[in-house]
Amino acid sequence: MVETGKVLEGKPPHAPDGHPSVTQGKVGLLLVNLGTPDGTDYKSVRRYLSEFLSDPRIIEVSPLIWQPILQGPILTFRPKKSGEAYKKIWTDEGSPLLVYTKRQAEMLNARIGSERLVVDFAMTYGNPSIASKIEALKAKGCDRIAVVALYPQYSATTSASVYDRSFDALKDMRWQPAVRTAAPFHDHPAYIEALAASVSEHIASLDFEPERVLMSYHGIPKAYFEKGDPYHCHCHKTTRLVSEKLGWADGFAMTTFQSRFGPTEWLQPYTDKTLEALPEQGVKKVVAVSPAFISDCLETLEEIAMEGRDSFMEAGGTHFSVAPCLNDSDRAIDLLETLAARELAGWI
Ligand SMILES: C=CC1=C(C)c2cc3[nH]c(cc4nc(cc5[nH]c(cc1n2)c(C)c5CCC(=O)O)C(CCC(=O)O)=C4C)c(C)c3C=C
Ligand SMILES: [Fe+2]
Ligand SMILES: [Fe+2]
Repeated sequence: MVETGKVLEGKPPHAPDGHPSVTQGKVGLLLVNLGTPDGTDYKSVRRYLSEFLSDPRIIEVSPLIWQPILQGPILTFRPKKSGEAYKKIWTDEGSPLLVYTKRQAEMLNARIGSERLVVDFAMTYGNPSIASKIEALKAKGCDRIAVVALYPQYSATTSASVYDRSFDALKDMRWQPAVRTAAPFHDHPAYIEALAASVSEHIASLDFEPERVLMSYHGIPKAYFEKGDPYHCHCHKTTRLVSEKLGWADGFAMTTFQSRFGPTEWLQPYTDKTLEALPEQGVKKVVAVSPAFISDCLETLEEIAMEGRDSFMEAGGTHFSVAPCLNDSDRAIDLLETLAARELAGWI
């Protein structure tokens, strides 16, 4: 029989004097996305990039070799360039990635939260950190916590870094909560359904018929794929399932990879090179979709919707539109509710 649990707050009944006050019996659901700088200024971006790019899951080079390069040329020049890019997408409420992730957690909590279940969010890098939110959930009485990385496709660079940091946070705790990690959802019917519906709705709203849909995923170094990271296959499966769902002809949707970093080869074909080449091949009307991102962020709003558009139009494209991510739509919250049910099974 499934244990239902009981919320207990304060001194347990029949406990001897001096027994510490305890709060227990609740379940936490922690939604985690990548993270973003606290501001667009040089210092904030530098602090964020330093934490992000020091993660051995992101850069698989010995720190003895990598740290001098990172702390030297990269963190001298990149924060200014990235800060300028962040300025173009920043909102009154802050970074879009943070704003949407916070709203997703609040909306999901309003829908499924209860005296027993608390939904919250954290960021892998920057604020609010995973450790601070695991501590906060524990303090609220959550002795079981399901951590859900908000990446549909699994990659060691992203999903594993979320779970590494979650387990790191437990190291200093005397009374650890039970912690669960979540399976990827690149092929989950609820995700495919939500993505397909949002893309087809976007296409129907346009005043042109796209000749191709570019499914542009964040890239990873090719070497990580060769060492066994399943991300590439997960991306291709998402594209195939969405194409099948929408009855698209073979080749109408293309899988490409964006956001290269550093001099090594990354997964191909590259989004930027593809956008530059398509007009010459006679493809002048394109819709871009970002299936690796649940929420709009720097990579969708600046790299694709601004930089990508400019290079496509300069190369001879005539029509270009970007489908928004699921963000804080009802579809996003429906999807999160389905994923929460899957990950909390047996606990709630
Ligand atoms: C080696 C470097 C990087 C790897 C590997 C990588 C993988 C990866 N990243 C995302 C999602 C996001 N990345 C974002 C920004 C971003 N990514 C890198 C580098 C790597 N990412 C950098 C240096 C940056 C910062 C911006 C910049 O300086 O260009 C973001 C946006 C964050 C925001 O604040 O909006 C997201 C989201 C995935 C899914 C992924 C591998 C699958
Ligand atoms: Fe990235
Ligand atoms: Fe980028």
